[in-house]
Amino acid sequence: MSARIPPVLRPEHPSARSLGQLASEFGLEHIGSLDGIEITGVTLSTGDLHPGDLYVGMPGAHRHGAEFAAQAKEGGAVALLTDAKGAEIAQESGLPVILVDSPRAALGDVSAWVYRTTEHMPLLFAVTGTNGKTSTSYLLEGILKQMGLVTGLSSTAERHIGDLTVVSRLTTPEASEMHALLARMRESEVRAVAVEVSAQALSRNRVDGLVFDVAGFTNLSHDHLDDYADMEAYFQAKLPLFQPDRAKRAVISLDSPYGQRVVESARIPLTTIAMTPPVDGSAAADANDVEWTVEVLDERAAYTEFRLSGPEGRSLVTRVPMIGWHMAADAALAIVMMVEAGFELEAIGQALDEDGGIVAYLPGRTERVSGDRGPSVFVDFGHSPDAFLNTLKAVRRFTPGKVIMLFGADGDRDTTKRPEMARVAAAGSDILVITDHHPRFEDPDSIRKTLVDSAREAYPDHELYEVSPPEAAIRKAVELAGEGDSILWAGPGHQDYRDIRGVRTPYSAREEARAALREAGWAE
Ligand SMILES: CC(=O)N[C@H]1[C@@H](OP(=O)(O)OP(=O)(O)OC[C@H]2O[C@@H](n3ccc(=O)[nH]c3=O)[C@H](O)[C@@H]2O)O[C@H](CO)[C@@H](O)[C@@H]1O[C@H](C)C(=O)N[C@@H](C)C(=O)N[C@H](CCC(=O)O)C(=O)O
Ligand SMILES: Nc1ncnc2c1ncn2[C@@H]1O[C@H](COP(=O)(O)OP(=O)(O)OP(=O)(O)O)[C@@H](O)[C@H]1O
Repeated sequence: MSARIPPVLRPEHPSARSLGQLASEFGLEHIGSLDGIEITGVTLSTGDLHPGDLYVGMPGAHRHGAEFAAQAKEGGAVALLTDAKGAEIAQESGLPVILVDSPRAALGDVSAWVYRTTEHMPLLFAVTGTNGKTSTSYLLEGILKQMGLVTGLSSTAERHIGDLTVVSRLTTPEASEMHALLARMRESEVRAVAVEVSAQALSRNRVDGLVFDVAGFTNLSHDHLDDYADMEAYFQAKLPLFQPDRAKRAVISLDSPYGQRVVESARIPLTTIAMTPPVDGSAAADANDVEWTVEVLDERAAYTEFRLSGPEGRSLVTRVPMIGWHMAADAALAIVMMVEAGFELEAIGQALDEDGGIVAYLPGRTERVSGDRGPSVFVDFGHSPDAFLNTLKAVRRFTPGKVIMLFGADGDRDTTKRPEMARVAAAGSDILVITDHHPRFEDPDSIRKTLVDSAREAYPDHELYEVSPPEAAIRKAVELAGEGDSILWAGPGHQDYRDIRGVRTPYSAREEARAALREAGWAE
């Protein structure tokens, strides 16, 4: 059995637009007559095709999309937009062709035109950075709701339109999907949208055709070096979000050393935010003026209380229902992004006070899945050394006993971060249980070996178990744990499948952890 691929959300009442008008407005060449052809949608995948669509055939890592033009026609596509090579490949399909140099580069503006997403749009917030995009986006959504707005969300975990939720495929959807989603949100009278923007999305034109009202930067640390040659290339990929064609204003966190460089390269009005006292090695430690500061006042198992202080003596004290300073940082970033969008800090403070703090549920983000008895078990989506460092610290604060860290590493993704993940995991835990995550097409034994060897090399005496598969590993971790201990299971977070040789095998770490606790007699 394989897990279901989630659907793409589209407007329910799309308006038809003339293909000839599209070609003339964009000044595009075409092959075959466009007379009388009307389009109601756009897609780059036959899997998501609707009758009346413009099918975009783009060169991919494996195939040229134009190879699927005949299939697209069968499914009801009325025309093909592609490059010269694609036009040649699709000659036999019988579809009229619109020619562009780069289908990927054209997709955003074409989708915006088809779905009219340049008109009457909700407030658009973008969040980027290595860690904290999902958390900040959910927190933004939560606070906007507390302010009484109908909201939308596009995140790694889920897409939300008001109360409607669908599971996500990519962190940031392809541009055609993004514009369809926003058009659907507009139909549902959504007033503000929080969008997670990955580096890959910026490199692959997925947010083209959009200008965000406010863009937020969380931090940058080691990740994604399978996609980018080095940290500098990864960093550079984030910068286009902070230029006038992508965002009107920005809020930049100086909690990582890269924050200051984002400030220096941004060409839009911006403000800065940082923890006080500054995080070790952060840009804030050297900065002369940080406009907004965040101070943790109280840390409890159920919440983190913080003070946000800004220019002109403005300040607010509130709680975020998550553990760790980094959650206060994400929540404060969300609040300042709202202030930059025109909300009054005082009004935000009042709305939050009425509810006793921020109300938000973050699926699989240091999510406590255990009950009142037995060890605390947290399932987290962290898969980078920096995320491990911060979540382990947060879990340690509430753990009188041992901290047991259970994790694996992604196959076919940045292999260079694995040794550091293992070292950080060993440094912050009392016991390590190393297991599998998404092996994809890699050998899971060899992924585990790198993790085990790296942890052993750095900490030869650390208590360490290698257990595969993860279903057995969580049971081992529970067996090792007692009352007062904590288990942090990092990696799977909210996900409901494992990718094993390209097949999405249904699996939920949260459910497995609950089952393991039940079997051990710690839960009903
Ligand atoms: C490496 C990468 O970015 N791949 C993306 C790419 O796939 P591809 O180039 O392999 O596509 P392909 O198989 O060669 O096919 C070429 C074209 O033919 C189309 N096609 C193909 C087969 C078919 O039957 N019908 C059909 O229409 C495909 O939709 C595609 O447009 O084009 C696909 C269609 O849009 C994307 O879904 C796919 O993202 C994959 C799933 C992916 O995992 N991307 C990762 C790297 C990613 O973007 N991650 C970021 C970061 C997450 C984070 O922060 O951790 C994200 O934003 O999610
Ligand atoms: N501001 C922060 N600084 C450092 N770590 C953080 C911060 N916010 C969240 N984290 C940790 O980073 C991990 C990922 O969190 P989250 O899912 O919010 O980030 P993300 O940027 O969406 O990640 P991804 O790109 O993988 O989707 C979790 O372990 C979380 O606890």
